[in-house]
Amino acid sequence: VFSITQDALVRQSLDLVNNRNIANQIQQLEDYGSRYHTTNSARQSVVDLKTKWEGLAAGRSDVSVRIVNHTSTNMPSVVMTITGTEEPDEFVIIGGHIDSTARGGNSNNAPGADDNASGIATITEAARVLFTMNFKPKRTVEFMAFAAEEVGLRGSKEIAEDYKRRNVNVVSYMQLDMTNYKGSSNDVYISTDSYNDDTLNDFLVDLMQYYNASGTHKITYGTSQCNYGCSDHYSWAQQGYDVAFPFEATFNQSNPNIHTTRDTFDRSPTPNATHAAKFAKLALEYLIEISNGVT
Ligand SMILES: N[C@H](Cc1ccc(I)cc1)C(=O)NO
Ligand SMILES: [Zn+2]
Ligand SMILES: [Zn+2]
Repeated sequence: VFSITQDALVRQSLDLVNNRNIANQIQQLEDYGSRYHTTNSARQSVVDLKTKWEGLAAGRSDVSVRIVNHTSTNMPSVVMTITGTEEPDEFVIIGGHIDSTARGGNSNNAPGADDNASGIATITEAARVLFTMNFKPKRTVEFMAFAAEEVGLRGSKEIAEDYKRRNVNVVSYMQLDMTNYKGSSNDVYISTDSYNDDTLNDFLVDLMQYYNASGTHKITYGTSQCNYGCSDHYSWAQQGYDVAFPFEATFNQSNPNIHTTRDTFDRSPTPNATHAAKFAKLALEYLIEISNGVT
């Protein structure tokens, strides 16, 4: 069962989150013009993210970054692994999709700022903070940026199936897909669809009550349901792993611009990615507590 044991490290990490980094990366990803899975710019965005993640991990011999090629799409995914010091065969994973789409098959104008540059920028900032702290997890931690989510969760489906086939012990999986559009009264909405794990969801609530009840790092929360396999965490749930999906708003108040040419950073009501920064903090609490709270 999950417990809160890493106060000092978590509180240090929360102070290091910088929303400006997230904002800059959302804009960078939007600037590819399209990350639709059939485009060269989508492939380029994945290769560039690998380079960026390698730069963050510079000097860390316990870190590796790999491109994962797929059969169901020409777009690759990218995975960064921080090998655990004590339980390296136990994996704590966080991910999101890096592809974008725009209705009407406008595959050359799919900015995808909120869906899902925001999620990729959020997990990248969490990684940057961990490396700044020289954090060395007891369990293995992985960051994943998936291809082709918008056309049927294809990248995450292939990777989750491979992990199951290899009997990888995934302790938990967290999805970040759309983190920067504050459409509802609370900040974070925990998805309570049946395929999400209640114990993991309860732990996320415990984390926010313990670390984010008030002050600079305050995060308010609610629950929401998408009522279908609405993002990559579903691929992991289908393999029997425990998953959670903290989301930007309630289903009917989420970003109305997604899947259109209007999904741009300048249309976000939260300038400077202050909404996404809250998800980076929750991500750090999740990663540090579960990867280091080994009993
Ligand atoms: N369907 C998802 C967006 C999405 C996810 C969850 C909820 I609640 C509402 C909307 C998507 O487009 N992912 O790329
Ligand atoms: Zn989408
Ligand atoms: Zn998405």
